[in-house]
Amino acid sequence: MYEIKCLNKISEVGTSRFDENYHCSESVENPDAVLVRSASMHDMELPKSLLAIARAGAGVNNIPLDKCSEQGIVVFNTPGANANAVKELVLAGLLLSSRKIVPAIEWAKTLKGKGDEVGKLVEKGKGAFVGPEIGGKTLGVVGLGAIGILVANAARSLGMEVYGYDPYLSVDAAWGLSRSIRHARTLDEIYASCDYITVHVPLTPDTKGMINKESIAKMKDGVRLLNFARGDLAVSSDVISALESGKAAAYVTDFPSDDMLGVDGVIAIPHLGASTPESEDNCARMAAGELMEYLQNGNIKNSVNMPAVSMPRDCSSCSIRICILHRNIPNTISRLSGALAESGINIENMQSKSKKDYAYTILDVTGDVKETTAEHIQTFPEIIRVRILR
Ligand SMILES: NC(=O)c1ccc[n+]([C@@H]2O[C@H](COP(=O)([O-])OP(=O)(O)OC[C@H]3O[C@@H](n4cnc5c(N)ncnc54)[C@H](O)[C@@H]3O)[C@@H](O)[C@H]2O)c1
Ligand SMILES: O=C(O)CC[C@@H](O)C(=O)O
Repeated sequence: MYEIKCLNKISEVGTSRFDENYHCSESVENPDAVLVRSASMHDMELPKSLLAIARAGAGVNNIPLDKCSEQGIVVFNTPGANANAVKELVLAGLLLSSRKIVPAIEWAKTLKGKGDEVGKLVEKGKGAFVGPEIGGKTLGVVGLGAIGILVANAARSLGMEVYGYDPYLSVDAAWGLSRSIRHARTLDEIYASCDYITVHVPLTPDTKGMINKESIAKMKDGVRLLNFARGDLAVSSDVISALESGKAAAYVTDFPSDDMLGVDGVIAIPHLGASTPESEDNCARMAAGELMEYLQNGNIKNSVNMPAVSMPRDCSSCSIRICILHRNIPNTISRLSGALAESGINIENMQSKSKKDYAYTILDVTGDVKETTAEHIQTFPEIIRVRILR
């Protein structure tokens, strides 16, 4: 029985994929795997039993990736599964940042009780809420991954002039991008050209605080900023100063912080980007599938810390699979095959791939594989974790 611990509420569309071989609950003590959304795992004790973590979502900054890699815990995410939900909210954000919709709605509520006067008061007061159209304006999209591409293409169809910036753009992503999106080669080009700037990059040491005093100074006066990626991409005191001085006209964020709340020009949304039934279902379905495939077959797809390695389990003569997470250093495969040969075990099929400092090898074998074989391999310093699947 595989034990799955859920750290957040996960859509049943995902958890119902677990069959009778799985037990999934919040209270599991020694989990084989964890399913998580945004709960922070940084201060959590990671039990020895833990083989994998699946993040039902895109961002993995709530998971201690280095610690997981060192302990042989494979971390998955669900690329693209919530991208449409975020795109739709970003489009709403563009309009919210332009048309003063939030303060206007708040003001309209104050007219309650004015009876027949309401119509006249509306016409008299609405002049305070004039805001520009987005059609014909320039939008800079920073990060052209699953979300950035959808935002760029949709904004283009709404009549915006769109600049995209992503120095690590994947070939697949490039195929999905409308040809009418302008390629910005530097962030400075985005800052200098764009009336609206939206960020869709992961939070990493490189991107942390990228919206700051210096970058804002390079932006157009009255720039409208949208952050549906992570709060720490922006230095909030610098954003607040920019709003106060009029340098920035609006900051729409899906990640409110205490100092931002109530500041004029801040439109704070309570992390609703992925909060649609469709996206919650998509993420949960994909995350559960990734865990099952890894736990049962050792196959890795969509991991953020380990290489993608998959082999079908169609070898009729070799029902035993040995899965080895190891360091990416010379001679490891040769040591592994030597140790197996010494025990009379033959490798029928194998796949091995590396990702930065780590590598993963799957071996379908014939012979008498004893637990002591795994224990012996596990003593090699370059080996992180060995599993035998029968
Ligand atoms: N608000 C929400 O609910 C919500 C939902 C999903 C994702 N997110 C956030 O949005 C981020 C993006 O999500 P995604 O699904 O598009 O991820 P993704 O991995 O598909 O795309 C990220 C893109 O950013 C690019 N990138 C990385 N560093 C960059 C840099 N320094 N400059 C420019 N581009 C850079 C990458 O090349 C990649 O194309 C996530 O990491 C997450 O933090 C938020
Ligand atoms: O789970 C959520 O609601 C948000 C997920 C989102 O922040 C992500 O990075 O995918």
